[in-house]
Amino acid sequence: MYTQLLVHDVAPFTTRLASWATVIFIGFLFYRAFLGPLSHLPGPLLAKFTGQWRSLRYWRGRWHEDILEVHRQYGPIVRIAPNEVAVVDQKALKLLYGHGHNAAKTDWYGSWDPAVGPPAFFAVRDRKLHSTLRKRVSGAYTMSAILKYELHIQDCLDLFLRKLQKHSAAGSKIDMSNWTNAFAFDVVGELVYGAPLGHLESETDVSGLRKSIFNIFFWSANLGHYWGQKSLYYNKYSLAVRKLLGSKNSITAFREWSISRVKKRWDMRETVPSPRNDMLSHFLHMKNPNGQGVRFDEVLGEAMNIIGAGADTTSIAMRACLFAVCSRADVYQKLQKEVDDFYKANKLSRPIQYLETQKLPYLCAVTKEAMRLFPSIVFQLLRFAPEGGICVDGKTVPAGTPIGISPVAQNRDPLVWGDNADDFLPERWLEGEERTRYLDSNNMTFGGSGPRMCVGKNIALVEIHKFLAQILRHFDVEIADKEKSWHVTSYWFAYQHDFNVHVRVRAQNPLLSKEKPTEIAVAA
Ligand code: HEM
Repeated sequence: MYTQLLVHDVAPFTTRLASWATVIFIGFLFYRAFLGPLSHLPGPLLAKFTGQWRSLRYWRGRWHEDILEVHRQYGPIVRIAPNEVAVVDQKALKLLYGHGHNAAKTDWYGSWDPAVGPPAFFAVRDRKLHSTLRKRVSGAYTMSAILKYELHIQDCLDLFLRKLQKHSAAGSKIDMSNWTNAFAFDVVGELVYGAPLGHLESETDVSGLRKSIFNIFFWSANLGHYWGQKSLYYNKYSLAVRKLLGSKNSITAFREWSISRVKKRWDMRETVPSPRNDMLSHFLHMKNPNGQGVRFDEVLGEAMNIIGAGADTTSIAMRACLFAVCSRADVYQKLQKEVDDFYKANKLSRPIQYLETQKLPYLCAVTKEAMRLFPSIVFQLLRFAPEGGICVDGKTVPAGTPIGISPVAQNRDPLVWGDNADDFLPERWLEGEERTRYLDSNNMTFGGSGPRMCVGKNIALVEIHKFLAQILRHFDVEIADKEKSWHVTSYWFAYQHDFNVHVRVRAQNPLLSKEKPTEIAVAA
């Protein structure tokens, strides 16, 4: 009798509670979608209710197309989640990513915090801490520093070109996705671990490093908007299960591998003068603001940052350049002639150096234009709207709202680039200094021009210019299948897979002098 009474009383109560909760929840959704502070912004209906509209597209890996379509359909300001806005706008670009401004990165970047060890400055949200961390490494990234490492980059490029020659002799298709990636990983290995990683020499993905990093990016990019973020796949339970299965988590594998590389140089840093001039030697001797030297895990962190941030990005850009050039016979011929003429006029029997490539205006225009169309990073670079909010297309986004610009969308804004924004036109960069300055200031490839812009831009530029000039100098390259030249998946980076080409050694250019570039004085 007593139990009956209890069930009788409790059941309606729980039902009432559930009904109220449902009503409140629906009311909340309705308010957020149609009455809240972002309700005046255009965007897909589902995105007003749930972030899954955007997240499901992230998982699908076609954001490089999705974000362009979203802006085409809804205009320069779009609500892509209940509390997130994507924009394309010159003024917003300066406010969010420009000099003199420093809008804070949002919590989405928490997904990139290292699972163990000190913070990585790419992901740090606190602006003061970011500035401290960035200052202590910035000396390693200046152009004058990079030019001192140029000979190591050339070593890798020589090997890359020799490998191409070997495979071209077999007449088979060459997958440039694989080869440019191997080259870029070997370069960062040279710069931060003191030796190439062996991807080119062995013609393999050594220790599965590239696959591990791809997996890390897949998970971190997708989970950034979920509660728990990286801990959803990197936690003690998943690690235990993996251990049982005898497999390693990608992050663990990458970290252990990095420790084994950095340790040797760390152990001898006090006793032996640095065996070579590279980025690792800078990191080993950098100081914290209190003047004290850094710990081992801080050096390790900087090295790991570069492998994560600097290899895939640069190989994507190299493929973008080669693809764009090979897609247009007229551009190809003009560029190859410019390179050949330079070699001839300067009687070069050694590889062209970076500063020399800067004397080739067409080469510089081609690389900028290819990276504009196919920037390596295509997700929004998310920031909190600064004080006073941001106004785009007459619509205001309140301060504190997560808002971002996708480099690929900004780089194709017709208001800046004209009606032919989607076309590959290197000539647009050669219309005069003022116009070029204007285009540069609206180019988002490297993340704007402010305190969070790409710190590794100089390294990337050196690699990309040398790569393109030298490959065209020594080879004729042709896309193997023009109908299906590559396919792209985007998980923060827009990574091109299966970029197959045919390569023939050019008869008039016997391959590759053994002569290395010497250290070069930096031109003013
Ligand atoms: C073509 C090649 C590259 C492209 C297109 C590129 C693009 C970018 C972009 C767009 C950002 C801003 C990200 C954001 O705001 O969230 C960024 C930041 C960064 N990049 Fe690059 N990057 C390239 C190469 C490199 C290289 C070679 C390195 C290192 C060797 C590097 C290291 C970094 C780091 C550490 C940051 C964070 C900077 C900070 O927060 O202060 N990148 N990069």
